[in-house]
Amino acid sequence: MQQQARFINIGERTNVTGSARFKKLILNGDYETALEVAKQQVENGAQIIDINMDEAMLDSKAAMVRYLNLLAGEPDIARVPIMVDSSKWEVIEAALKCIQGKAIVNSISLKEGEAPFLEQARRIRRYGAAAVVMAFDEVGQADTKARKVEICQRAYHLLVDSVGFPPEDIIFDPNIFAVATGIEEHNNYAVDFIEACLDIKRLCPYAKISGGVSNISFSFRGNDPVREAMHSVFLYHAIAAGMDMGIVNAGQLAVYDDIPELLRERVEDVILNRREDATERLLEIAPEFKGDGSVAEKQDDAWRSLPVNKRLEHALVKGITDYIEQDTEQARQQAEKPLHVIEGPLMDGMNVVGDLFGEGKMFLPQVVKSARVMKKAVAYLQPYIEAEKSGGQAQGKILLATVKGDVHDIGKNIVGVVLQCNNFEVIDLGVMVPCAKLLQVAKDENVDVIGLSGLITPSLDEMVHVAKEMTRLGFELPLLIGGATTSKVHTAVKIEPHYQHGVVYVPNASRSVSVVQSLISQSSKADYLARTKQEYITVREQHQRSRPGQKMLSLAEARANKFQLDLTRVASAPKQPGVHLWTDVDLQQLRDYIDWTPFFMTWQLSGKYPAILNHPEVGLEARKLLADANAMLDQMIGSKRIQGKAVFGLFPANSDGDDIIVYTDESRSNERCRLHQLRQQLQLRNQIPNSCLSDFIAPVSSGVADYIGAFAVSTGFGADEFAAEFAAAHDDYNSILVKALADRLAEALAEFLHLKIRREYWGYAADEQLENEQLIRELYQGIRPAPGYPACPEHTEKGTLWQLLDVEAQTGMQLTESYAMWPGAAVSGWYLAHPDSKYFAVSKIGRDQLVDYAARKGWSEPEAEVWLAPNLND
Ligand SMILES: C[S@@+](CC[C@H](N)C(=O)[O-])C[C@H]1O[C@@H](n2cnc3c(N)ncnc32)[C@H](O)[C@@H]1O
Repeated sequence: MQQQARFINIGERTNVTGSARFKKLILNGDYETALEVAKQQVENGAQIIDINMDEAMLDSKAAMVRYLNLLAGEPDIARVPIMVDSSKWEVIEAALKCIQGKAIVNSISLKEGEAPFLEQARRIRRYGAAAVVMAFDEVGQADTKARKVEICQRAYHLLVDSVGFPPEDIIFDPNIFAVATGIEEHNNYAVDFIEACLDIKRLCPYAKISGGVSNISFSFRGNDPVREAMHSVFLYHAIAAGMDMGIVNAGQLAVYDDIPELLRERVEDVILNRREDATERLLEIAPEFKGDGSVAEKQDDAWRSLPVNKRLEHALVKGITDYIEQDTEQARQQAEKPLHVIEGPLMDGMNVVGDLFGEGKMFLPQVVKSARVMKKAVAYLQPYIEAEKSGGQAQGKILLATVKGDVHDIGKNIVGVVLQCNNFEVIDLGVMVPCAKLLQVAKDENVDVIGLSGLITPSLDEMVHVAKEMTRLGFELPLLIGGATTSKVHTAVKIEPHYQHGVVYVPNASRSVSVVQSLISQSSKADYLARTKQEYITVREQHQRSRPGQKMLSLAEARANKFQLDLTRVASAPKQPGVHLWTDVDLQQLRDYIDWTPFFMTWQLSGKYPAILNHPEVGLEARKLLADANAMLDQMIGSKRIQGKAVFGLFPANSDGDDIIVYTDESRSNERCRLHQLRQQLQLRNQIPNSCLSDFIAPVSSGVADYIGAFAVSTGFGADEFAAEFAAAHDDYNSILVKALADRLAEALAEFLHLKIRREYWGYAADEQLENEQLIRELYQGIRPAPGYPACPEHTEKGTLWQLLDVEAQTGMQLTESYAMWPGAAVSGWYLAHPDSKYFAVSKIGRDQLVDYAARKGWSEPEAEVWLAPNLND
C-alpha cells in the first residue's frame, strides 16, 4: 500500500518489556541470538529499532551498553537509527554516549513538570539526538484530542523556544489507546488520536508523530486477522492525518485494500467511531475471521500464483508496479512476439481498467496509476519490439498540445494518459505550441485527431486561429477543444463556425475517450460529427436568444451608476510601504494553507475537503490520493526540488475615473503608473451599481489618501523539471501530482501572503484571527483581484504589474505573449483593502467602452478588440 511505503516502521522486538523471547535471551546472556532479533527486524522492514532493557532483574545500563556496542559491529543493523527506550535517564545517557549515528530518545515528557523536561531536552540536544515526546503532563496522560494537542503544543514551544531544539528532531507520541473495549469513553480514542495528528502537524511545523499501533486492538487479543485489519485501518487514517512513524510489526499488517469488505467496514466503524453499536457489530463477525494467519498476507500473495496474464491484469487494475518487469518478461517468453504481450494481456488488462472507469467503478487517480504500470511494461518491451522492427497497432493517433502563449498542461496531460490507457497513440507536443508547428506535426505524423488545450482566456483566441488555419490549409481532421476557460458555448459560437470538418468540445478526461472513439471509427464518425454540428447550431441559437434579456447601458450611464465608496472607511496607510521580496519561501508552512478541494477536482474526485475523505463512493480514493499527495509534498519540499518566491508592494493610490493612479510617493504628485480597469455595462437588477475596481479606491478628487497593493508569487520553480523526471520514468501519476501540488502551494502562498499583508505589511486588520477554512472562503476584509479574472479580465494589465514590481528581475517569473505567467504555478493580482470591495464580473462591454479603453491604453481599436474579445458583445 502506497501510504505505508513512506511510513516509518519502528521495530519493537528488541524490547525486554514487550518481548518475552528477547527478555529471556538477555537474561541468559545470549547476546549473539539477541543480535539476530535486531537483524531480523531490519530485514523485515524496520527502519528504526527500539531497544529497551528496563527489567528489574537486569543491570539495565550495563545491558544497554553491551548490546549497543555489539550492534555497532553489525553493518546491516548499524545503518538504521537506534531508539533508546528507557524510563531511567542514566540508561539513556549511557546509551547516547555509545551510539555513533543519529539516536532517538524514547521518551521525555512534562510528567514531572517543566524543569526536568527542559533539562533532559538540553542534554539530548547536546548529543544531537532526536526525542520522542509523550503527550503526558503534570495532570496525566492525554486522552482527548484537546489534551493531546494542548500538551504537544506546549512541549513544542518549550523545546523550540527555550532549548533551541530543532523542530524536526521532535517526535510526538500522542498516545494510542485501545478502542472497542466495551467502555463507552474509549470509543473515540482512535478519532481523538487521528484528529490530534492533523492539529499537531498544523501547529507544530516539522515535528513528527509516532505511536504504538498495536495498543489500538488490544481488546481483540487472540484474533490476529482482526487486529491486523484494525492496525491497517487505523494507520490508513492516521497516516493521512500526518502520522509519520510507529511501532508496528511490518510483517503482520493487512493491506488496506485487501481486507475483506465486511471486515473493513466494521473495523472502520469502530476506528472512526461511526455508530454506537460498532463494537458489537465487529464482535459479531470477528470469529469468522479468526484464522491461523493474516488475512492480508494470504490474499496479497494469492494473486502472485495466478497465471501470468492474470497477474498482469491484476497489476494493471491495482496499479502495482512492483513485479511488472518480471511478469512482462515471463509473458514475453511465452508469447510468439513481444508485441503480442501488449496486444494481448496488457491491452486486455487495460480494457478492464477502461471498463471499470467507464462504469464509475474506478477513479481517475487509479487509472493514472494503471497507466504507469502499462507504460513501464511497454518500456520494458520496447527494445525487443524494436529489435523485431514490428510496430504496434494502436486504435488511432491523437495529437495534443497546449496552445501558443499558454503554459498550463495538467488537464491535457490527464487526457493524454486516459487516451493511452484506451490504446490510442498520443503525440503530446507540450505547452506553448505555435499553430504552424502543431499543424506540421499533424501532417507529418498523419494523426487522426488534434486536441487543443488552454487555461487562460487569450488561449481561446489562439484556438480560433488554429481552426481558421486548418480551414486555410485544407485540413480534414476533427479538432477537439478542452481546458478550464473553454466551454461548449464558446466552442459552438466562436470556434466551430471557422472549421467545417468537426470541432468538438471535450469537458473532461473521461469524456475524451468516448469522443475520440466516435471520431476514430469510420462507421460512427460521420454520424457523430453531424449530430455534434446540429447540437452546436442549437447552442448558438440558444445563445443568441438568451442575450437580449439584459440591457447594455452606455458607458456614461454605467459610470453614473458607479459603486459609491464610503470614504470614512478607507484603510489606513500601510505599515511597511514599498516593494518587498521573499526569495526562498518556507514551503513547509504553506501546507497549512492549502485548499484541497480544487486538488481533488483536478483528479475528477468532486466533493468538498475534508468531507470528501469520508464520501461513501470516492472517500477511499480521496484518502489514498491525499496520502500520496502528502508524501509527494514531503519529497518536493524536503529535497528542495521546488522553490517559492514572492514579490509584493504597497503604494499610495487614488482612482481617476475608471483608472487607478499609483503614485511614486506619499506627496502624490508623480504617477508611477496607471491601472486601467473595465466597468460593468450590463444593466443589473434592483439598481445594483455598475462596478469597476477603481470604485473601491478613493477618488483623487476626494483628497482622501488611499493605497493599493500588488503581488506576484510562484512555487513553480523546479516543478516542471521534477515532473519531467517522473514522466521520463513512465510515471505520469507522480508527474501530474507534482504539477497539481505546485499549483496548490502557489494558491496557498497567495493566501498566506495576503494574510501577512492584512495583519502586518499593510496592517489594516492586525488582529484578524481566521481558520484556514475561513481563509478559503475569503471571509476577511479586502480582496486580491487577479488580472484575467472576471473583475479585471484584460490580461495585459499583468504587464503593468510586472513593471511596477519589477517581477521578472526580482523573481524570474515571466509573462508569455498571451500574458500567461511562467512558471505555471503562479498567482498575481492587486490588493484592495476597503471593507466594501468585492469580486464581480465585468462581463459584456459595449463598443463605447472598447473605444474609451483603447484610448486609455494607447491602443488602436483592432488591438483592443483582440484583448477584449472575451468581453465583447458580439
Ligand atoms: C481562483 S480562486 C483561488 C483560491 C482557492 N482557494 C484555491 O486554492 O484554488 C480565488 C482567487 O481568484 C481571484 N478571483 C476570483 N474571482 C475573481 C473576480 N471576480 N475578479 C478578480 N479576481 C477574482 C482572486 O485572486 C481570488 O483570491
